[in-house]
Formats: sequence, C-alpha cells, structure tokens
Amino acid sequence: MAEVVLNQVTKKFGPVTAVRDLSLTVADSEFVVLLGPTGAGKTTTLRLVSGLERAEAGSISIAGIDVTRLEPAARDVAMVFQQFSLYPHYTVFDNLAFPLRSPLRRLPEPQVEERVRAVASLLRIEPKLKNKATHLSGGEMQRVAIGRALVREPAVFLMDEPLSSLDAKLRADLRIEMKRIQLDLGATILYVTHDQVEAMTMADRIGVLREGALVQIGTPRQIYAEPDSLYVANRLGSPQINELPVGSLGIMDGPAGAATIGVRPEDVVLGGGGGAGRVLTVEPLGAETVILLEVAGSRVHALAGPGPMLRPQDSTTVRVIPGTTLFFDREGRRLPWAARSERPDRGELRHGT
Ligand SMILES: Nc1ncnc2c1ncn2[C@@H]1O[C@H](COP(=O)(O)OP(=O)(O)OP(=O)(O)O)[C@@H](O)[C@H]1O
Repeated sequence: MAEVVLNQVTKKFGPVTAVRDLSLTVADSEFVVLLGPTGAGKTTTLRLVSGLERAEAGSISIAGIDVTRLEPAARDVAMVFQQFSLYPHYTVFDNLAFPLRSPLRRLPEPQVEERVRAVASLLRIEPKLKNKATHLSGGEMQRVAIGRALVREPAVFLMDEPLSSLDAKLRADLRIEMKRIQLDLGATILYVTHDQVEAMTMADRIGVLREGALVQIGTPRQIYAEPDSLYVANRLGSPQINELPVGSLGIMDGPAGAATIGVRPEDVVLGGGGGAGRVLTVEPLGAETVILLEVAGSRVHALAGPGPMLRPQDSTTVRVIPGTTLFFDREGRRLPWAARSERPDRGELRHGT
C-alpha cells in the first residue's frame, strides 16, 4: 500500500470551483474519510486521485510517484462506487476474476483462482462463488464489488459511498468488515460518505470539505470535540450541536468576541437544576431519548437516557455540564477559551476509552 499526497490541487468546472487549493496527505495504511455537504467536492477529489478528472493546478502523487498526468490505468488505484457495477450474467467467481484476467494483467489461471478464493474468504462470500451475480442480496453484491477492488491489490482504494445503497443492518455489518479488512491488509483508503457513524467508526482521520476547500482534518474525536468552526461542528453529532446566542442556558462567561455558543445535546442535563424549560417533542430511540425543549425562547436538543420519560408540555430544568461549551465568533470561527481545559473528557466519560 502507499501514501497519497495532494498538493494544492484545484479543479474547476466552468464557473464552479469544485476543488480549491486542496492539500492532503493520506499516509500509508491510513483510512481517511472526506465529509461535507452535497457539492462540497468529495467525489471530485476521489476522481482527481483516480485520474478520471484532471486538475487545473497542483499535483498528486501516489507512493512517491507523480501521477498528475498519468492515465487512470497507470495509477494503480481501485475505485468502489455506491452502485454495484457487477457483470450480472457472470458468476461471483468470474466477477472477481475479471480484473485479473483483463488484457492488462492476464494473470495465469491458478493465480487467479488463488487470489479470488483469498478475497472471497476475506469477504465471507466463498459459498456464493458459483452463484450468478444477479442471484445475490444487495449486501452480497456490494461485497463482490468491494472484492473486485481487493483482488487487484492496488496501491490505494478510493471509495465513494460504497455502503449507502444498503439497508441499515447490512451497512452496520459491512462497516465492521471493511474496517477489519483494512486493518488486515494495511490498506490505504480515501473514503467519501454522508454517514456520520461510518466516518466516526472507520476513519483514522476525517477531512471536512467546504466549497472545495479542506477546512479541517483530524481524528474523529478531534473533529467532534475540537471543531475549528460551527461548520465543522455541524458535520458530526446527531442531533446536531445546539447553536445558541451567548448568554443562553445560564452560561455567562466566555471569551471576548463570542457571538454563539455550541452545546452538544449530550452535555445538556435535564431535571438537575438550572433554567426553566418546556418539553416540545420526545423521541425514544431505545438506548437514548432525544428531547427537544424550549428554553427562554430558544430551541434546545438534549440527549437523555431511556427513562423515566418526559412528555411533551412537561416542565423541567435545563443546565449544561460545566466546561463543555464551545464558543464561536460572528463568522462561526471557534474562539479559544481557557475554561475548556477543565471540561471532562467526553470520550473517556462516555465510552471509558
Ligand atoms: N462533471 C461536472 N461538470 C460540471 N460540474 C460538476 C461536475 N462534477 C461536479 N461538478 C460540480 O462540482 C461541485 C462539487 O461536486 P462533487 O460531486 O465533487 O461534490 P460532492 O461533495 O461529492 O457532492 P455529493 O455529496 O452530492 O456527491 C458541485 O458544485 C458540482 O455541481
């Protein structure tokens, strides 16, 4: 596997700058997830690395080789898309063997057999090797599509929402398998998703894109707990971070120039003293309950345990765990605030890691 380096890459489509002066290094064996709303430039970034698009400016290297002007076939990358893109009338075996039998490689048949079986075992689809691709479930099809990328043993995997067409249960299963395979193979992966859980659980680092520019990159925990801006803070967390005017929820301190406070729903405590709130809606999710409240004219989301259950129109008290508040200026940039050093470490508190 190999390191991927994008150096000040820009890609325009007519008047639209899809990727803007983007510099990003994906280390050897690293799993980097790109996050951002629709149109942020995620797919274009993958296509630039794969060679399906050409950059107007900047350079791209893979394993130390400048590939900026190389054709896709010469770049040793494999792309997995949201759509399965299998040959429907081929068996699973032949679908997996296809890239190895291509004129470019023409691997001897015994080696094809060996590699296909190894990948099928890794993806746990061995019993299906003789099935026609059309006789598979959605999850099995997507496994074969991923397998077709794996058999090639490319330097880099580029994955564009590979799990998004699957149902929630399959997505959860494949998420775990993909991470296992990545660790087993030491694969370098650049991965695009809209799914926060995928980003949080699979990524070594998350890069957040905004209008084609990389605005922050860090571990999932850094992106979640230490966002540089409200924009980044809003990319992770469900429900989203509460954005409130300074002075809300009894938080009277804060740095000069603060315009907005950001409070994660899990840091809002109900019923333990504080300001008065009125429950608007209650969504029990099993292990957690999402409660929307009105507090002094603002809407606030809180994340509570499974019970005892509040009901709409109930009155309760609302406060914030001290030291958990983030402060932002008028432009949405995070402002440092010393009191935050006293905050409990959320990750350790919640997950015991
Ligand atoms: N082939 C193209 N021709 C013209 N404009 C394009 C083309 N491909 C992408 N764009 C534009 O470039 C910008 C970035 O698109 P891109 O597909 O990279 O975003 P994205 O973050 O992947 O979005 P999504 O999450 O919707 O897939 C968008 O404004 C898009 O309309």
